[in-house]
This record gives sequence, C-alpha cells and structure tokens, in this order.
Amino acid sequence: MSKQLILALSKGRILDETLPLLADAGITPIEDLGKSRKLLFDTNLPDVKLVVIRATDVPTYVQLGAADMGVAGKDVLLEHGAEGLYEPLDLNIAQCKLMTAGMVGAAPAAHARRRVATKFVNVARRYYAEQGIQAEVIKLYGAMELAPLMNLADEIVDIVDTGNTLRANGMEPRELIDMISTRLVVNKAAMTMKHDRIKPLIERLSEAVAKRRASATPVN
Ligand SMILES: Nc1ncnc2c1ncn2[C@@H]1O[C@H](COP(=O)(O)OP(=O)(O)OP(=O)(O)O)[C@@H](O)[C@H]1O
Ligand SMILES: O=P(O)(O)OC[C@H]1O[C@H](OP(=O)(O)OP(=O)(O)O)[C@H](O)[C@@H]1O
Repeated sequence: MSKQLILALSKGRILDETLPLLADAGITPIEDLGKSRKLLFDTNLPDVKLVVIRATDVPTYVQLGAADMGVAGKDVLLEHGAEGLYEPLDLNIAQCKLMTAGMVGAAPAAHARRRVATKFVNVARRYYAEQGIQAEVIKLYGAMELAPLMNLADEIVDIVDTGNTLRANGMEPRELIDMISTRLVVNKAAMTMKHDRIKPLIERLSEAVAKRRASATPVN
C-alpha cells in the first residue's frame, strides 16, 4: 500500500462546501478544481492527493482501496452499502431528508402494491419491505418528481430539502426514511495501514466541523 493518501471528493453540490472544511484541516488543492478538466489534483501536502468524481462513485473508490478516504452523502452510502468502509465523521453539510412522496391528495391505501420511482433502489426495496408494503421499484436517474405526474409511478423515494421541487410539481412529502448529511468515509485497510496519517486528518476535520457548528449557533 503506497504512503500517499488519496481523498475522493464528490463533485456537484457537496464540493463547494467540502473545500473550506479541507482548508481548515490544512489541505488545499494547488489549483482551482472548478477551472480544470483534471480529475486528480495535488495539494499543498506532498503526500495527499484529491480525486473529484461523481458522488455515486465515491464509495466504490474507497471500498476497493483506490482512494483511502472519501466524502459522500449518507444517501449514497445507504444505497451503496457500508462493507469495507468506516464512517468516522459527519461533516454536517448538504443536510436534507430521504423521503417518500406522492401527488397531493393521492395517498395510496396502506398495504396496496405501489409503483415506486427512485434512483435509490436498494434503499427503497429495504424500506418498503420493512413496512410490509409490496412495491415495484422503478430505477430512474433524475427528475423523479416527473414520474407520478406522468403516471409512471404512484410514489417516489427522493431527497427533500426545502420541499420546493415537490410543491412545484403538485406533490407532497409522505414518510421520512432517513436524515441525510455528508460523511467522511475511510477504507478499513487504510485505516490500519496508514493510521498515523489518517487519524490526525480526521481530528483536524472534526475540529473544522465543530468550529463551523459553533459559529453557526445563534447566541441568545
Ligand atoms: N436539495 C438538496 N439539498 C441538500 N442536499 C442535497 C440536495 N440534493 C442532494 N443533496 C445531497 O448532495 C449530494 C450530492 O448531490 P448532487 O445533486 O450534487 O449529486 P447527484 O446529482 O445526486 O449525483 P450524480 O450526478 O452522481 O447523480 C447527495 O448525495 C445528497 O447527499
Ligand atoms: O426540496 P428541494 O429543496 O426542492 O430539493 C430537492 C431536490 O434536490 C435534488 O435534486 P437536484 O437539485 O440535485 O437535481 P437532480 O434532479 O439533478 O438530482 C433532489 O433530487 C430533489 O429533486
């Protein structure tokens, strides 16, 4: 196992909030990630590199050891599964909820079979099975809110934050599946083999998260 530390970052909405936390923990990329077509970046620390990849690919890179650590949404981790991964830190960013939702006023009978559109097929299958509800889960890759509108599905399982996307499409949130935020994940083997490098990094990130939380807490 190389002495280098590779940290896999989710591109998209998480990235802008991740970089200030990394900076507080003493890691800054040496070039502007947003302006480059590169995918692998050097940092101010000679032994730390960053890869910027699709959010859904982060658990795979870390689980298989191509990256030592990663930053990914809990939704992505729930869908992927946690085998081979430690999840030592909640970064408290991109907070939202994973919920079921449907058209306003069209709540299905409690135990009727449902067609459910989602990109979180594993989460959805697990959730409906736990509820004792029969569900046909339909995999989509985006714009889940369109599915009930077009009568492709009775319900969706998706991220809800402000609820604006649901409202704009005549839908309402139904059941909460899980609270979501962004997590730091670490490859289990790397945690043992590179403990002396990874542990201080987790500690510094943890301090950065705490500092941010303290500055966001209103003082009465
Ligand atoms: N509306 C939202 N508010 C807050 N956090 C969100 C919201 N939507 C998604 N997230 C969180 O941000 C993460 C990344 O979302 P983003 O939209 O950038 O990627 P994505 O489009 O789901 O990924 P991909 O392009 O790989 O399909 C999600 O995994 C989730 O944890
Ligand atoms: O409750 P809201 O604040 O409206 O946020 C929820 C929306 O945010 C996410 O979509 P995103 O904006 O990432 O677009 P996507 O469909 O490309 O994933 C999610 O899939 C919802 O559609």
